[in-house]
Amino acid sequence: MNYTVVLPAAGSGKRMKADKNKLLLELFGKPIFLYTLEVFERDPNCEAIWLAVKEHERELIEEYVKRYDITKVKGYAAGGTERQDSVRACLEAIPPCGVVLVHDAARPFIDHEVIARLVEAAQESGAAVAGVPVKDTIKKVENGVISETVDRNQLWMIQTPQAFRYSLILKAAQAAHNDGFMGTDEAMLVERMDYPVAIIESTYENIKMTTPDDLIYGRAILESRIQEEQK
Ligand SMILES: Nc1ccn([C@@H]2O[C@H](COP(=O)(O)OP(=O)(O)OP(=O)(O)O)[C@@H](O)[C@H]2O)c(=O)n1
Ligand SMILES: C[C@](O)(CO)[C@H](O)COP(=O)(O)O
Repeated sequence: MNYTVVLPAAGSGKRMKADKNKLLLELFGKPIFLYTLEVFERDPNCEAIWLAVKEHERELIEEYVKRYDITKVKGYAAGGTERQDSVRACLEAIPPCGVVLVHDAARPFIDHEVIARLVEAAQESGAAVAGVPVKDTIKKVENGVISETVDRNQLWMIQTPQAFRYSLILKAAQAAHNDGFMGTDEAMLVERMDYPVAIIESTYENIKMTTPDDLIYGRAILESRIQEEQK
């Protein structure tokens, strides 16, 4: 099943504490977001890539897209104040399609096998997200004191990609905007419509490059993949 991918790439990267958009920081000489773009460029089921970018970064990003020969980038939308706004801008810009994936440009280590299972699940049920089971004990804290230990057997760390039937996620994104509802992922916008969202087990390598320590983990992931390829 073919799909279109929307990549929100218009954030400020505050938690990365860098002097520029964290997506432009390089791992082994290549900007983070190019690793993400290359995953979808190399996926035969990906028909089109759309990016939400800050206007003042668009020309630079277009130059990178050209230099790295990312041929599937079909368009750009102006990023918004919040991630949700950036995603909605892309959803409203892309031509109608069957299945659309929303994936953080800040998650460069997603793999094709997870994407394929996600797209298939979204084709069948209309909505599916990637995630991994929680590994740590999770507790609620109130006023600096533990108030509850949560049963982690039912807890997952939700990632992107998040895959949807296009008509469903467009309706959900526009309804949330009209209602002034702000979620932290697209699944929330569908959940609030009482629509079931499937979970697809992803990998723990699919980290979001958020804080400076993630650069360390990212380099280690790339090094392990290079060693694997050399075997
Ligand atoms: N207004 C925004 C905010 C975020 N993003 C994108 O959404 C993804 C996930 O967001 P996050 O990791 O939170 O990025 P930032 O918002 O840049 O990080 P921070 O919260 O540390 O500023 C990133 O690829 C980011 O570029 C976006 O397109 N538009
Ligand atoms: C969408 C997401 O990546 C799922 O885990 C996450 O909610 C994004 O959060 P952020 O604070 O906008 O990075």
